[in-house]
Amino acid sequence: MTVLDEILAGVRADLAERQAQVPLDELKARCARVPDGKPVVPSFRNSGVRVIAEVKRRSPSKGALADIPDPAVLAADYEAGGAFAISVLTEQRRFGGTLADLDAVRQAVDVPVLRKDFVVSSYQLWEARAHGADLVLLIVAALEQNALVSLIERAESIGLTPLVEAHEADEVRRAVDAGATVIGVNARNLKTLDVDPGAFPRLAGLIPDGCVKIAESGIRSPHDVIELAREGADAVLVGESLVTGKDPRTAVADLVAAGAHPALKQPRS
Ligand SMILES: O=C(O)c1ccccc1NCC(=O)[C@H](O)[C@H](O)COP(=O)(O)O
Repeated sequence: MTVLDEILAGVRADLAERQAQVPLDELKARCARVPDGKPVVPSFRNSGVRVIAEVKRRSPSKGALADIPDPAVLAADYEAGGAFAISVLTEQRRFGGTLADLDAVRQAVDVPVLRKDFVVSSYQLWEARAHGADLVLLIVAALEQNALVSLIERAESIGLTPLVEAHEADEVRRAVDAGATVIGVNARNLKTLDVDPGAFPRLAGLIPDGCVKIAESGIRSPHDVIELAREGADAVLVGESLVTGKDPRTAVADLVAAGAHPALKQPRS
């Protein structure tokens, strides 16, 4: 079993419990009562590299990172620092996140919110929308191709923007073939937890120019953002270095400032 397999086994068990507690029809009814998901793709294409700041308590690779007693406070700090979007890890067993975190963050910020989890069923897409998410993560390595295609379509049909994550060249090709328009390259191999800073530079060229390109994981400094911008990143997704630092608002602001230099990225059509 890889780390990803272990995570997915726990996710499926927890999902079965939630499905027994909250019928899909009830989730759909809740979705009808939340504001529509914010369209994010045009903003990603504007000049500058966007920063997606993550609420992350712990991780399989590093264990405990930060208590985060009130994710709303952290998310508001991120927003004040200029974050383009907030990523909320909702997986409980390995990351210490919950759907209540997503609710709290949604209430606290006006910027787009990403549900970061291990989606294996359309039920989780309805959950994401019902709890106010604008974007949802879909991990290529966790999904058969048919499931990936249908989850992308279902996400878009209910007003969620799918961020489709790849780590290897073949996964990028699968994401493109599946119709993804927002593609993340995760530097972290979810099967071994190794972080490869060369992943985005190596794979970005396989992502068509019409797609939004996001670099994920292992990003620590303004220098990293500048390097990734030069490699074509439209956005960076940052967790650990923000939650373990002293001042998340300033840390986000420093990354945003680095990504905002006009020489780095011009608007794309
Ligand atoms: O972070 C982990 O250890 C991890 C392990 C297995 C699956 C996923 C994992 N992380 C999810 C993420 O993709 C990151 O939280 C996100 O990209 C931010 O990364 P970082 O800035 O390195 O915290």
